[in-house]
Amino acid sequence: MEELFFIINPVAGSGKSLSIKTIIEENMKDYPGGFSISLTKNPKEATQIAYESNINTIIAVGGDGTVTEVAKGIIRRGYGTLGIIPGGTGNDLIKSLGISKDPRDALETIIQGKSMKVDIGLANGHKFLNIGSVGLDAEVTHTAQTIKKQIKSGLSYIFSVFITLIKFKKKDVTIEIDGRSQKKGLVLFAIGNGKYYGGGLKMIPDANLNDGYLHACIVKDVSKFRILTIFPEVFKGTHLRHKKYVETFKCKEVKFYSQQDIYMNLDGEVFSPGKEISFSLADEKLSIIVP
Ligand SMILES: Nc1ncnc2c1ncn2[C@@H]1O[C@H](COP(=O)(O)OP(=O)(O)OP(=O)(O)O)[C@@H](O)[C@H]1O
Repeated sequence: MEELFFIINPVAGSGKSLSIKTIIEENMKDYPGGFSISLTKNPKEATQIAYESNINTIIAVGGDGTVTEVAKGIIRRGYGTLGIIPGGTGNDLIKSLGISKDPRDALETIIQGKSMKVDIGLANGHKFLNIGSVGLDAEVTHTAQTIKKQIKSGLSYIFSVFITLIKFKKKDVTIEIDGRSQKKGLVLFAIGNGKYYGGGLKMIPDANLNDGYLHACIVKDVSKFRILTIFPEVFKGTHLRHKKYVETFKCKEVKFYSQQDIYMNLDGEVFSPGKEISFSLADEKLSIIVP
C-alpha cells in the first residue's frame, strides 16, 4: 500500500472540509502505507503544494476549486494520481466519476486505489478537467463569484442565473467544429469531459471523461422566457429534448470567434480571453482514483 497525501482546503464548504480532517485521521491511523495532511493557508496554494510534493497519490479534500488546483499541480509535476474527498459547496466532478459524496465512502474508494485515466481539456492553453463554457453561464459564474460573498449557499448560483438573465444579450459567434465553420447567435456554449457543473446542472449529459473527445452543448439564440422554461430541465439533463434550441455534438477541436469580448468559465474560474478561444484536448491524461 502506498503513502497517501491529503491536501485539505479548510474553508471549502464553509468548514465541511476541515471536519473531514478528523475522519481521515481516525480511518487512516492503521493504514500500512502511512499518510500526511496539509491544510492550505491561502487561495490557489493547493497547486503549489501538490507540485512540490514527491508523494505519488495526492487527495484533494474540498470543492471543485480545490480539486482543480490539486489536479493542476499533479499535471505540472508530470506524474501521480489524484484522489477526491468531496467537502465543498460545489462538487460536480465527482458526479461524473461516480465518487460518493459521503467522505467516509470516498475515503474507502481511495484506499482501494483503483484509478482511471481521464482526458484533460485545453482552452487557449489553460487546462481544465470538467467543463469550459462561454455565454450566459460564464456571465452567471462571474456574477456568482460576486454575490457568493453575501449568500453562502449552493443556491448562490441559481440566484446568479436570474440576475444575469435580466441584462444578458445573445452572443454573435462563429464556431469552427473540427474544421467545419458555422455562424450562430447563441445564449450558451458548454464543452468538456464532465456532465455536471454549476452545483448540479447536468449540462452535457452525454459527456464522457475518457473517450478522447470533447462533448459540447449549445443553447441557441432563444427568448429569455424560453430560457426560463428550459432551465429547470438542465438539472435532469432533459433539456436536450428541445432540439430546436439545444444542440449537442462531440469533437476533437473547437475554434470559437465572437464579435463581442466574452467571459470564459473553466471549471468555475472565470477568464477574459477576448474574442477568440480554441478548445481541444491535451496530449496527456490524468489518473484519478474512482470506485
Ligand atoms: N486557506 C484558504 N483560505 C481562503 N481561501 C482558500 C484557502 N484554501 C483554498 N482557498 C480557495 O477556496 C476556494 C474555494 O474552494 P472550493 O471550490 O474547493 O470550495 P467550495 O466551498 O466548493 O467553494 P465555492 O464556494 O467556490 O463553491 C478556491 O478558490 C481556493 O483557492
